[in-house]
Amino acid sequence: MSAAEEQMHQLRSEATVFLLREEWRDSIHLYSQLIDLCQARIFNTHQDPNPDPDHLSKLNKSLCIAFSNRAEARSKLQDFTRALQDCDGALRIEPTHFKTLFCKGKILLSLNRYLNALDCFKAALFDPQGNGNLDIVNGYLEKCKKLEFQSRTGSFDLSDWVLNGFKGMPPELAEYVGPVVVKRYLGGQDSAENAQLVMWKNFIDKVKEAVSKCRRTRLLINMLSTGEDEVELEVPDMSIFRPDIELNGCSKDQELDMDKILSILDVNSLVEEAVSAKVLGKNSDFYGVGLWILASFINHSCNPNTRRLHVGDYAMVHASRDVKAGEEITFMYFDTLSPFEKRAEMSMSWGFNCKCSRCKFEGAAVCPKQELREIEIGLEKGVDVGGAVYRLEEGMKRWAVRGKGKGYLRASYWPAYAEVYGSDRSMKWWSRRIPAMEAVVDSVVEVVGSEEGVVITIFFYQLNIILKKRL
Ligand SMILES: C[S@@+](CC[C@H](N)C(=O)[O-])C[C@H]1O[C@@H](n2cnc3c(N)ncnc32)[C@H](O)[C@@H]1O
Repeated sequence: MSAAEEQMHQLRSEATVFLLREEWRDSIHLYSQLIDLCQARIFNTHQDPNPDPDHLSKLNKSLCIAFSNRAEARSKLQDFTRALQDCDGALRIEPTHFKTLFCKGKILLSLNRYLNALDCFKAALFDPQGNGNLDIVNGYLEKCKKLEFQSRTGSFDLSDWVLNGFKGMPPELAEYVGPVVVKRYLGGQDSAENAQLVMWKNFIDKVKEAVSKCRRTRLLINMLSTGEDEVELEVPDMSIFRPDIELNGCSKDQELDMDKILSILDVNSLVEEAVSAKVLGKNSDFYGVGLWILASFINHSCNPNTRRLHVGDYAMVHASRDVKAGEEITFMYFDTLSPFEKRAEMSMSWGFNCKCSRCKFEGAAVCPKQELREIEIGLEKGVDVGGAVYRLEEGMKRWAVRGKGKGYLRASYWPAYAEVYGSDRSMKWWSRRIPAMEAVVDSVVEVVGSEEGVVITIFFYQLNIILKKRL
């Protein structure tokens, strides 16, 4: 081996080691030396009146690989312009060089040059080396086609991701420059959303009709809150809701304007959700909206004492825990088995800032927010729920949380408790360190009443015990 060949061999192996170690800068440095050397030797060979074709071909092959590898290293450092120049250097020598075409395709894709990338991936498939990588190249080809279509038409369909609750990675989108048409997608599950809009419109029309036809309805609806200046509103006498009571003497006998009706419906309409429908044995897709005037006077509380159940056209409000004489009747507008911050968000989306006793307690400085937040973050990240429950229980001892306060916090983190009590594995490890389920359930029920989320956990817990005894 000549000295020049020796040097090339040395450079090639060292550069490859750097490339494999992903030490991009060092590998670029050595490949640059190798490229210079190759080019000088090719130049010299061309000066030879009788060049050795084998020798020339070997040199060209080395040069092509060196360009290709330097392109890869440069692309990793996002130096796309020079990486593309290297790709072109390699492809001038070997126009179907698989590795280079693949690398160039990926660079062009990163630069949103979908059609050019598509050409590279298509050409790469013709190289015999591409055979072992067919699936990967085809994957890129499909991606390019999809993105190219989006970039040309501006047509983005996010429905799968949205309907999946924004879970997982967001879909990859193309760069689109141009006007767009936003259309409602009718079909699949989206038609359910459309059906809800139609349902809401029908509902408004019905209320309008009822208000225009019936003076009594008009008077009663007029008493409802629009969400503003509530302190000014009078608390009506219960007797006015009795169907047999004449409302002649009422002073608010005025026409309602549509804007006010819409505000009232916005604040007071109740949605008949799957929970109540399931209780009635209907299928879980059932969904309805309505205005129940008397129930509309009931405020929300995260420490509610009643539950709402829909039976046909009726909304039944029944006690979900003991109610003291004179205690305000409340039910929940949203899920109360969630942490304070989450509930604050839900309350804000309802257009108010919840002032219930539980929110006041949890919003006060008694429980260090940072520590609770850490527990929440841990739970979101999937830490051992038993550990999170244990941390909360120990925290409550340190913060001197007693009585109802314990129920408030346990209700806020109930899903974690439910998971521990529902798992034999967790209970084996944690049962001696956390309170017994019965005590926790009692304190939570005292706060949120017989809430489905709690009842279901108790049911399965008891069922598990019965089944174990039988085995
Ligand atoms: C369906 S109305 C309830 C009855 C209303 N408070 C009234 O006097 O007619 C809903 C409105 O009551 C108020 N509200 C209900 N629960 C609340 C709570 N926990 N904290 C603060 N405001 C509440 C909000 O203004 C909300 O928009």
